This record gives sequence, structure tokens and C-alpha cells, in this order.
Amino acid sequence: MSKQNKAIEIFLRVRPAKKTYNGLTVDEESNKLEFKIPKDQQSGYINNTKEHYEFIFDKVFDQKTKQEKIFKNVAQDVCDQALEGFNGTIFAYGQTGSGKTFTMTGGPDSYEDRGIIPRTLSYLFQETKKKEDAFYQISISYIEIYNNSGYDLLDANHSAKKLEDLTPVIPRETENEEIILSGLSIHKAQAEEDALNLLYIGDLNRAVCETPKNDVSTRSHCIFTIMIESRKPNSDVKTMSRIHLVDLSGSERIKNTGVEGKLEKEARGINLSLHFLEHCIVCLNKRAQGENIHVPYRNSLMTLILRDSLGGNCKTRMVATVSAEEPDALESIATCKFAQRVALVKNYAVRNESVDPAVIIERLKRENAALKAELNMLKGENAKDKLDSDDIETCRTKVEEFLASRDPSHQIILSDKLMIDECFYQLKHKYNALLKKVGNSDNADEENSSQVQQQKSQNNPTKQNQNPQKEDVDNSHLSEEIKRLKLLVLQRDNEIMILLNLINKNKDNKNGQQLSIPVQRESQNEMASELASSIVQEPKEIKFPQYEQLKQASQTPAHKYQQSVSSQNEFQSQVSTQLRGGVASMDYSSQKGAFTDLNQSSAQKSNTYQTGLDVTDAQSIVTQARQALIQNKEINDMLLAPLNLTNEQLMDRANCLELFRRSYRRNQVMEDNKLVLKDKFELARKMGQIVNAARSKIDQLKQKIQDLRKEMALKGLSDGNEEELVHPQEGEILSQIEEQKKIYKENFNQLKDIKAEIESIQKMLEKNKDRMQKDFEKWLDAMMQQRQALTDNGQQQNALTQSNISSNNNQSMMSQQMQQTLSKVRDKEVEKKLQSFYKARDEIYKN
Ligand SMILES: Nc1ncnc2c1ncn2[C@@H]1O[C@H](COP(=O)(O)OP(=O)(O)OP(=O)(O)O)[C@@H](O)[C@H]1O
Repeated sequence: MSKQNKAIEIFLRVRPAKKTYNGLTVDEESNKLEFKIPKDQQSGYINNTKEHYEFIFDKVFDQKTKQEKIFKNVAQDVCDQALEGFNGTIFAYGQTGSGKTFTMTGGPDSYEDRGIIPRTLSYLFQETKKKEDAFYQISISYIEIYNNSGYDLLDANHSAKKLEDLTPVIPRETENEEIILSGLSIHKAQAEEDALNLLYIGDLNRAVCETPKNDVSTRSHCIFTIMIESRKPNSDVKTMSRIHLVDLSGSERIKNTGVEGKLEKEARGINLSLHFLEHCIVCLNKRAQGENIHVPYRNSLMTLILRDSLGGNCKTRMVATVSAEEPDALESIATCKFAQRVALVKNYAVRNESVDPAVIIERLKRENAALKAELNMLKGENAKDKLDSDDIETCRTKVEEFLASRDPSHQIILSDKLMIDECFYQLKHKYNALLKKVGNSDNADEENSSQVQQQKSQNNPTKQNQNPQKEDVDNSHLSEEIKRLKLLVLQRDNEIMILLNLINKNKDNKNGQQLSIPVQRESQNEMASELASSIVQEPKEIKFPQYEQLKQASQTPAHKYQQSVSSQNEFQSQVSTQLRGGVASMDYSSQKGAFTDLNQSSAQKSNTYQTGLDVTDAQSIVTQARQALIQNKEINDMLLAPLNLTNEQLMDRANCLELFRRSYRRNQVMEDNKLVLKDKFELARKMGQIVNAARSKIDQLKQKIQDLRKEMALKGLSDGNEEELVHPQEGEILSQIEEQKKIYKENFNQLKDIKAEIESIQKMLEKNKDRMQKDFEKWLDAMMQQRQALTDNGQQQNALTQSNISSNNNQSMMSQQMQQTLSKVRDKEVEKKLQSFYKARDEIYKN
């Protein structure tokens, strides 16, 4: 069987030793472990059978092996398979003190010492985050088996002194021969932290219940189970897999532990499940060799729980842990022998997929509701005129549920258009609130400037004045919006100026050259206003009379329109030059040759026109014009105030970036976010300190309680008292532990929330930083082009053109602008229209 498909793999790990036994050879290359036991050795154990033992494993890890390597080799593959729907079990088996707990849970000293369980949790959460094509739910249970009885280590009301006081777990077998563990709580873990916290709480409960006599670490088994449920969107099939992570009790044989009498009996009882495990393995081996033999899983709770892990549907990994010290040599050999027997067991792992009837029913119900809603909407029955507060509340709840659900097939089903609109509004509101929170205020402003807000209040008059606080916020945004619109008006003025200039120029050309196609004055005016109004609108509805003429011209012999075309080329060149030179460049007298690249393209196009008119070029001029104006607006909007930089300053990129940053509109938001982030870090640090303090206090109290229990056990022994004596301070310490546990849990949850906030602010800052960098490049590029254009045209005096657009909404400047514009108009009709436009606009400003 290839390694890929091998259902059971056996690993061996040698624990670091103070003094390594020189009869032990660990060969990582050939995955071999050798023991040489001299016949007349002096170590006190009898060796009259064999002198040389050799064991081969799937992988051998020597004393220096790091935890990360163990995880990668032993557990990673099991995790990957579990995410695909295969069950997995990893268990550690070995003598007391050989490093089982270290391997499974980890050491307390450093983060690097994290064992298989915490690493498995991290890995699973990381991977499920990456896999966007499926919905995953991870749940945890943690059971301790002591003296063949199971106890729930995650019992929510746990404050027990003795293990036996914990909720007992009772196994039940279903008709399908599945084992159900009633009394064992299952906890959903939404994030890695939740799962790690459950591990910590379980370990704490386990430790608090220890007494010297039931020395938990040695005499009990722990099974940490991770359940993974996954479902693809719109699929009725779900996969359910489990990973059991098992820390078995010490495997040493009782005759070697030196315990006698009652204690020996007790020890035998406690360790019975390990004995039954061995028994099951022996039977499974026989079965693998063709013998028809019953496997006595039911003999113990542990074998019953692990039934699928051995001889069943599971990918199983066993880590045999051995000590490298001489006195432990025979126990190490026994561990290796057991591991070799396990290696012979055959498993048959299959993907645990099932069509879940509950999922199908749920889906059908959803479909039914959606169809009913659609039908109602089509019939128009019960359509609402307006929404009342209950409707709005229903929409709000539906949106909340939709956003909170991790189920990709979750839908919002509604049959009323107004309610659907309301849901969209709620979603937008939430989105904008989120943007505001993380600093993307531009988009957030949209909510209040968009028609949704107006429409909403029209559709839903009952909702007006419901939230005065919100109105305040709205008002402040409205004034922002007014500012923005005023600026836009100013920009439009400039655009009109450009176009008028072009029209005038064009008219001059025509008069001088007696064009064969007369361009109507009316058309020119239309062109000006339409182009101006289309510049920041959708492109599809543009009418461009000159373009229309070209279209007609293209259907007639080319020579007839030659002059018209050259006029068109000049027009194109002017538009390009002016737009690329900056919209606020008010003097358009000498525009020719400003941009060689565009002029070249014009020249090329001119050739085309001479041989046959290409009408799409005319449209492309408009598109270019529009794009250039939009781009200019974008660039101007980036800054709070125009940046008047000299050519030298523009050449110094680093300094330029710094100046840009200071004037950058979003910079303030970014700075504010940095401050928020700083505060959050500080808060997280404090919370972390509280959590750590609670943890170390718990550890101290745990130690104290264990010391007291040892003291009482010794006292009992010396008094010949077999009953367990309880130290008078124990109750007090236990309640202190409970108190600290409460503090730990509360602060842990808060810390988790703060961490999530920090992450989201950090992400947004990163995004804003990237955006600033891109905006800077755009801005610098535009500045450079503008300088270049001005240089080429000898228009250095207008170097700071930008200021006209992006300055402020100063009234006197506007009237100046108006005078300037009107002075350029040579058409009475246009002049009249513009005058009434400016008059109307002034009225608006006055209000
Ligand atoms: N690979 C290792 N590197 C460093 N320290 C280790 C390693 N393995 C075990 N130890 C240390 O040895 C001690 C005993 O290990 P551990 O508690 O894991 O043994 P165990 O097999 O789980 O014992 P028990 O059966 O009593 O639970 C611990 O202090 C542990 O930190």
C-alpha cells in the first residue's frame, strides 16, 4: 500500500535524556531503532532472552526533533484528509514520562513547544479560511477516561473538586451501530482562539481534579475530538469527519512500577482500558491474517470510542514515545513491540459523505418560500404602499441573519418590492457604517448623497425623524455634499470654457476655409452643452453633431469632405491638447502641437480621412475628452488643497510624496485610524496582561492545590488512614480558581474581539496606503504631463492651473469665472442661455 493510502502509520519519537543509554541506536535515515541489552548487565533487570532488538517504523524522530516537524509528518496529512471528509486519529502511546503529553499538547515553556493538538487547530482554521468553495463548521469535545468511566472536561458548569463529580459520559449504540456519547458536551468553535480556549479550559479542569492517588497524567486517557462538518453551497451533501487526538495513559507494566497490594489492584483497574486496547489490537492482527475473530471493542469505553480508529474507517497515526535512558530500556522495547502490532492492523478509510435529509428539507422549504414570494410579487397582491415600523424591523432582522449566517445558501426571501428595497438600504447602511469605521469615508459619503436616501424617505415617510441622531449625521454629510457639488459646478464652468473656446475656434476655421459642410450654429451650441453635460455621465447617449456629420460624410465620396475632415482633425487635436493640458488652463489661444503623441495619432487619422472617413474617430475624441476630464476631476479630488509645486520640487520624488501625503484628502482618516489602532493595541496589551495574569494565577493555585493534596495524602499514609483527607484550605483555593477562570474567560473574549478589530483596521490601513501610493503616481503623472504640455505650448505662466478647479467655492471667483466665460461667447443664443444658467445658479447659492 502506498504511503498516501496507508490507513495506519506508526511513528517513533525518542524523548531527550539526561544520559542516553549507549545500547540504543536511533537511525533517522532508515527509520530504525536498535536496542542492545548485554546479558550480564548490571542495571537490575533480567535479560535472559534476547540481546538485540531492531524495530522499523514509518518514521523515527530522534531526541532533537522539533514539534513543528512532528506536526508536519504526523498530523498535517490527517488534517488535510479530514477536511476532505475522512476520519483521523492520532494517538500517543508510551511509558509514563516518555513525552506523550508533550507530543500531543506541548510543553508549557515556549510557543515553539506547542504540540499536535494546538497546531492541528491552527492548521484547520487556516485551511478552512482559505477554502472559499465550502462552508465549514468546527466543533470540539474533550473527554477524560479514568477507571473506564468518561468525564466531560468541557462541562460548562464545571467547578468540581473530584473527577467523579464531573458530568459522566455514557456511551450508547444506535441501530446503525454508531456510538453516541451522551453527557459529552460539543462546543462550536468559530475561530482558532475559541478552540484553543476550549483546550485550555479542558486541561485546567483536568488538572484541578487530580489527586496524588488518581494522578491523572499517568492514569487517565484523554481524547480531544475535533468534528468538521462541511457543505458546498447549494448542495444537499454534507461531509462529517472527526479527528480524535488521544493522549493515552502511561503504558508501563504494573509489575515494573513497584506498586503493590490495594494500590496495584487499583492501578490495574485504572489501566484496564489500555489492557483492552492491547487485546483489541491482538484480535485485529489475527483478523488481518484471515482469522474470523470477534474484536472486543465493547470491553472498555476507550476501545468503544476508538473503534473506528482501529480496524475501521479512519486514517490512524500512532506516535510511540520512548525514553532513551537505560533503566527504561525494557519499557521502551515493550512500547516498540506494541507499536509493531498496531502497524499490522488494517483500516479502511472512506469519505464520510451523506445526503442530509434535514438539509434537503431545509432547501426545499427555502425554494418553496422563494417561489411563493416570487408569485406574490408577480401577482402584485398585497403590495405595500409604505412600510411600517414592523416591516422595517423584519427587514433589519432578515439582513442581520443574512450577514451573520456562515451558510452560503442562506437567502433573504421577501415578496414585497419596498421591503426588498429596504433590505438593500439596510445592507448599504451597514456597509457604509463599516467603511466609516475603518476610514473609507469617500464611499461612506455616497449613502447620503445617493438617491437611495431620498427615495427611502419618499417610500417610507413613517421612518422620517425616527432617529434624530442619524439626522444630525446626515446633515453634516449633506453640507459636505453641497461643498462637493459647488466644486463640481466650478469645474463645469471650466469645461464650458473649453468647449466654447473650441466652438469659437472651429467657427473661425470654417469661416476662413469655407467648409463644404456647413456646421449649424445651433449644432455647435448643442455640441457644447451636450458634450459638457455628457462628460461626467454615461457615454451611451452622447449626440455629437460634428460626429453625426462625419457619419454622413463617410457615406459620400471622400474628396468632397477633405476640408471638413481636416477641420475635424484640428478639433480633435485641440480637445486633446486642452484636456491633457489641464481643464483649468483658461487661455486656449495657442494649443497646437501640445501633445506630440496625440497629434501624431491625429495625423495618422487624417490619412484615414483622406482616403475614406473613419467615423469612430469622432466618437473616440469625445471619449478621450470625457476620460481626460474625469481623470482630472479625480486627481483634483485627491487633495484637500492644490499643491503648487515648482518643477524642482516635482523632480524630488520622496519629498513630493511627503507633500502629497500631507495634502491627501484621505490622509486625515488614515492618521485617525493609526491613532485608533494605537489605542486598540494598548487595550489589547492590557487585556493580554489581565488574561496572562489570570492564567499564571490559575497555574499557581493549581500547584498549590496539588501540594496540599500531596500533603494530605502523606498525612493519610502516616496516620494509616485510607480515606482521602481534604485540606481545610482546599475549598477556598478552588473558589479562587473559579474566580480567576471567570476573569480569564471574560477578558479572553474581549481580547478576541479587539484582536479582530485590530486586524480589520490594519487591513484597511494597508489598503489605504496602497491606494495613496497609486493616487500619488497618478497625480504625479498628471502633473508631469501638464508641465510638459505647458512647456511645449510656451504657457509657463499658467503652471498652477489646478488651483482654479480645486480651490474653493468662493463666490467672487465664480462671478469672475462667469464674466470670463461670457466674454468668450460669440453667439447671442448661447450667451442668453448661459446668463440664465448663472442667474439660476446664483439663486441656488443664495439659498
Ligand atoms: N521531546 C521533548 N522535548 C523536551 N521535553 C520533553 C520532551 N518530551 C517530554 N518532555 C518533558 O518531559 C516531561 C514528561 O513528559 P510528558 O508529561 O509529556 O510525559 P507523558 O508521557 O505524557 O507522561 P504521563 O504518562 O505521566 O502523562 C515533561 O516535563 C515534558 O515537558
